[in-house]
Amino acid sequence: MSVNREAALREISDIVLPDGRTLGQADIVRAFVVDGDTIRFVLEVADASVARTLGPTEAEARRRLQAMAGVGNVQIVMTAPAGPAPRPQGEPVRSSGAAPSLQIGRHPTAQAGPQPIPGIRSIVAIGSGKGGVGKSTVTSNLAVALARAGRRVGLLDADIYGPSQPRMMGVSGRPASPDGQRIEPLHAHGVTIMSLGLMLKEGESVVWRGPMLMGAMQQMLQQVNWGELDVLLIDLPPGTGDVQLSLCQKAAVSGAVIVSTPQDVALLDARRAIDMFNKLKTPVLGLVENMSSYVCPNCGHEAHLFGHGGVAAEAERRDLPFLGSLPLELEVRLAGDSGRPVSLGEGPTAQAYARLAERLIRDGVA
Ligand SMILES: Nc1ncnc2c1ncn2[C@@H]1O[C@H](COP(=O)(O)OP(=O)(O)OP(=O)(O)O)[C@@H](O)[C@H]1O
Repeated sequence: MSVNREAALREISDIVLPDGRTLGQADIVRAFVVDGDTIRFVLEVADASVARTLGPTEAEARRRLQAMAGVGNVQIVMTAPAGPAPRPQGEPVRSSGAAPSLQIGRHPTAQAGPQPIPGIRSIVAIGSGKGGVGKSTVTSNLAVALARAGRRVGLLDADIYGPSQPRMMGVSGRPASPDGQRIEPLHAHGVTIMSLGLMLKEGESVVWRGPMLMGAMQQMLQQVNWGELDVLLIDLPPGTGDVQLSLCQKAAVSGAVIVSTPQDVALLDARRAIDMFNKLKTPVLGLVENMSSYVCPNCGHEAHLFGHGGVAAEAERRDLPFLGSLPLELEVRLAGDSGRPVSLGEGPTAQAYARLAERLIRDGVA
């Protein structure tokens, strides 16, 4: 029997905090998720000193939830809003090609809350409800378009189940870690790049769940020498799983961009992704429609293979910004496969990406 989320929330809402209020009154429980026999949530507090006083509250919540029928595991993370960004640590260093001695995918270390990453002004997650809608393609092209617009851009490929950024951005080789502590990112087309895929051994399949995944995300965010960036784009795995949760708990994410194709089924999944970010209290910056129309390279006829305008209509329904449509074009796939994103060129698709980049810059998130 699966655990009822509302019943579980009720179970802890009258726990009394050191300041005399109950958990329910203080309204500090965030991202409360029941996943099989596991319950995960975040306790959001004003700062690290308050977090330290909440040890008994956390222990009592854990005790009560574990006493409920059907609950096996309770994961509680305390977070405090990130303070002002610390001073930048200087320019990123190029990879020397030496093999890192780091072990990726360790258990997470204790952390008070979403940590600022030194030198990174803004973090934008790129998500989708389902796979194959072009999320990774949009992320790589947007990264290049932002770099062409003069922004200092990082790209973290967190799509652990199918990391494709190394191929799309044309980078390979294991990133170096000369001191075994810090990881040197790679660089291409003006973008600083790191992919979990680059840290895995050839042919290694990933079966991380929960804590190991959280540890790996923490390492990618905090142990990579990102240098000074205006924006770090994060290519998420499709769907609504542990990586999304870890990211929003570990890093101060400015917002999420959702990529969808216009078909109804894709839109259904996109809605789930929007709901998940809402639950995680991560602002949804807007929706992008990929594979919006097809322009025949021979006759110039424009066809709407998957329908058209569905994503814009959905954005309007949800009162979210519609950030733009991107055409289905053979060149986009060929460019992605060759490691030179199409937004490096001058054609209509490159212009569409330049507009998307301008929009994010204008909105102050890139
Ligand atoms: N606008 C487009 N025109 C033509 N091909 C495209 C376009 N967008 C994406 N593709 C192609 O579709 C395929 C899937 O794209 P991509 O890998 O970016 O999707 P994804 O949503 O990141 O999928 P997953 O999360 O499953 O990896 C790729 O071969 C890519 O080149």
